[in-house]
Amino acid sequence: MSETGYRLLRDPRRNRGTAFGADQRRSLGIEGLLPPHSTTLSSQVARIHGELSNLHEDINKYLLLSDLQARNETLYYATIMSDPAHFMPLVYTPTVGEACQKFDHIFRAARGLYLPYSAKGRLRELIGNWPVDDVRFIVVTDGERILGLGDLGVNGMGIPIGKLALYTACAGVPPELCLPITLDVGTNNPTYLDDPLYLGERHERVRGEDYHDFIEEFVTATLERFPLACMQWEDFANFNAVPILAKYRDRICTYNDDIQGTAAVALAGIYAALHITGGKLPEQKVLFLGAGSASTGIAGLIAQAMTKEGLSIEEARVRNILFDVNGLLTKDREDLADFQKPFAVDHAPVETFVDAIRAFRPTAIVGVSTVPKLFSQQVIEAMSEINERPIIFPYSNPTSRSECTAEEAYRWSKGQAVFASGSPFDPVEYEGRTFVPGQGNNVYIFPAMGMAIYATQAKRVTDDMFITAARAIAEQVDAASLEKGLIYPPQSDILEASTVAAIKVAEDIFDQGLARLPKPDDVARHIRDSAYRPAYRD
Ligand SMILES: O=C([O-])CC(=O)C(=O)O
Ligand SMILES: [Mg+2]
Repeated sequence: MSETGYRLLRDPRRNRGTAFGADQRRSLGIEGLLPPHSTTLSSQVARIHGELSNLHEDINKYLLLSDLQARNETLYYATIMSDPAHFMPLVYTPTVGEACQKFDHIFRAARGLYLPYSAKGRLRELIGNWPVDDVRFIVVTDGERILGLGDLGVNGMGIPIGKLALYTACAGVPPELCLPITLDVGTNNPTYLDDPLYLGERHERVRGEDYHDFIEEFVTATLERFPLACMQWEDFANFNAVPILAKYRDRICTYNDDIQGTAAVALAGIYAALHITGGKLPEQKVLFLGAGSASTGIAGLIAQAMTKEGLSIEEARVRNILFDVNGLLTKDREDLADFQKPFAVDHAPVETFVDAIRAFRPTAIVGVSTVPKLFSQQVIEAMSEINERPIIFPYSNPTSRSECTAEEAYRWSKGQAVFASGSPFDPVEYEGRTFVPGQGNNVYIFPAMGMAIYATQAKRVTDDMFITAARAIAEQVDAASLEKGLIYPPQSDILEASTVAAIKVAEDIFDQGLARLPKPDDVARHIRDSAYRPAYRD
């Protein structure tokens, strides 16, 4: 077969489909390979909207978009960015959760890197197979705690793919610099081990020293090939997520989105909620349901932010307390993991979450338990007795794991709750008012963080950067949104909200000497000029 422009049509980065003009078709040798009429990017976007409107199941919309991403990347991003509020739930939570659960049954095409444990000792070789030399952003999972869905093994790959799509769509990190990776260290999910269609290695999860040696080989080999890359850890089990972050955070450019991104989005939610409740940050008391790494991450960051407003760290810590299946995290409990111990308090044992609310009198409750329905009517009513405007954040994902629905929170609090959830809920009508629930999801943080890191070539990622991002997001919530109960910027504006946050974080990175690039005169201009835009380029 002689070489023609045909291959262009099979390269998602360069393909324009029917938007190749007549002259281009002639000069590139693709004349005759497409129907003759040339279209524009905007009419291609309209065609995709039309096709999607004929599909009724979200998972089928997900698949259509995923096929589009594999065919024409520009059109994929132009489509998502044409209406982010509509498309985010399709390429991200909740639909991505279902896509992961079915990943092996609906598998389409290669995307990203799979590094199996059986390749231990040869990871450098596998990483060498990635076709792009300049990688700046890596999202990596080992699939053990996918959203609130648990151990999905290699099927978890949908998450790094979906997160990276949002780094681009919500903040402009160039997609060609991004790399999704799944470390396949086995799975303890018996359904997958027995399923002939499962695509991962069939053994139990590797643990202990063998596991951490594998992570070390992965980090070393990856940074050897991609020295400017930031490594973002996603959806690892707590007992691995916490030590991995501790081990690498001062050594390389890295962060954990579930711990630090979620913490920052919660802090942003609290900052914005105070505009409604009228309180001050150091006066808040936050009770967490769940004591995993998301929980300790949020509690730790709020405490740190409180110290910036005058409290000592000890004073701040006891204003952020945790409750899990075994009750309140108290100092006399013997079942606590090392990462939980700093959050244990001196307190008599408390059995139920409602009792904990009565004893501790929190201004806010945050659900990070992955167990639906735990913010019961009793819980919401107890919060409403104590607070005129109780702050209620059921943050577990996807929607099926949310601790309560938006409708329940507004109804049980008689319209007084200041509400945000991890996965999206539709607006709620209550007694003639319309409430717009915010999505307290780390999507308000990680794309901005990624853009700031990429545009500064940051050497490290610090907690202060997350506090800066949280402030920047909260500052952008306007009075009209607060009026409707919305405490995050509207999702339709997420690109601008993330860009503003990225500018603030980038300023921090430059000023703290953490950038590998010299500080430009106009940081805002630099961020905006570095951002990807979905357009066909010559
Ligand atoms: O992916 C999301 O929607 C948020 C997140 O990181 C998680 O729940 O693990
Ligand atoms: Mg996650």
